[in-house]
Amino acid sequence: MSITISFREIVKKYGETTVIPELSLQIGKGEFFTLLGPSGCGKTTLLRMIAGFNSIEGGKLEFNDRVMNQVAPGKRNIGMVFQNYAIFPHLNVSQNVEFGLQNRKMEKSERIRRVNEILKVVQIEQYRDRMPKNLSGGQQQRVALARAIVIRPDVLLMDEPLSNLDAQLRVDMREAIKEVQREVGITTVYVTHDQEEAMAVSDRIAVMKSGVIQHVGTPREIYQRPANLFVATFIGRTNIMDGVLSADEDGTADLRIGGSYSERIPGLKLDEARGASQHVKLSVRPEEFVLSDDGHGLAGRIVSSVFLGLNTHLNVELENGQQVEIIQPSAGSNGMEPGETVRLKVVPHKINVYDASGEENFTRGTSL
Ligand SMILES: Nc1ncnc2c1ncn2[C@@H]1O[C@H](COP(=O)(O)OP(=O)(O)OP(=O)(O)O)[C@@H](O)[C@H]1O
Repeated sequence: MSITISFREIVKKYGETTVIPELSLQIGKGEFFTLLGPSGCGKTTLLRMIAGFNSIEGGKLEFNDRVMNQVAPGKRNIGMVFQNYAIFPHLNVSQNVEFGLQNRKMEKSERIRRVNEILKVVQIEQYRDRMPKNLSGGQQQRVALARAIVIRPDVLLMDEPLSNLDAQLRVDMREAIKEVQREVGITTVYVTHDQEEAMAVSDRIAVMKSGVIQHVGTPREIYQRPANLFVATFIGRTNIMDGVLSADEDGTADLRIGGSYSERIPGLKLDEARGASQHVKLSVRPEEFVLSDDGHGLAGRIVSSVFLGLNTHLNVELENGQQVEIIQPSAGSNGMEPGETVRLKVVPHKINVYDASGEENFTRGTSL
């Protein structure tokens, strides 16, 4: 059975140091939910709280409506997969997978049925009699995954499960993990510091910094409307620029970038408090610039141009000396050579506009 997980004003302290201050979060039934953030932000700490390996110093952790704070790890019905596969070297593949069922007083025939079923799901049936030392890293990780889900856990926890694998295998395995999770439908909490991996596998992602959740959303929401500048720069590549925001006669936001270029931001209305012109920070993704041919836009000079097949990556120096990174479809950027001057525009509805501190996204909620 799949469950919801709720953190209600959860606090984690190590001695006098608070590493998670009053965090609230709901993870839905059957959801693939990822905790993402830089090293030391508290991802593993939260995961260990779900598993019951960490004490909780304040607030409540609930599985459905049941408070779990004091429930022993062995009584939580959790499956876990970690970075070091932790499979038994002296047991073959099917024995490894069966191991978790042996403590569960289950008939041998039922155990074999379940093991066979799971080996099929993770696609390692053909290796059932092999010893772990004769398996590749990816195959070993499939065994670990099979062992975690064969017990039919309520929750599947994974902490950087792919970080020991080489780059291509990571990509293959993340697809496999996503498929298996979809098939078995277990509420899954996944920890990684790799934003691309998080985007590839997750239904929703929580981006964390210093024990505080910065943004919870789908991969698309987090990429397209990051809650603050930290999230904008942590997820994907972006250019941070200065701008001045003011209101038109009808209250629509007018954004000035550089001396003579401005755009109206559709859907962004400024109330009186915000209407006076103010300095803002902008996040513009490399693919959100448009090379303009009408003589308007930000003036710049191409510093470098790298043809990468489908796309061409340009570095352009603006008049104020800032260099911005631009990605254009190669088909439209023939002849863009270093030294050439260009005019750049931004796509007004795609740009993200933040207050000067970078904490508040004025464009959040406007349509894309
Ligand atoms: N047993 C402990 N005693 C004291 N402080 C700890 C302990 N475990 C973790 N911390 C601190 O808690 C904070 C969060 O650590 P945590 O391991 O959860 O981070 P993380 O986001 O998982 O990092 P990483 O990606 O490096 O694994 C860090 O500042 C860490 O130093």
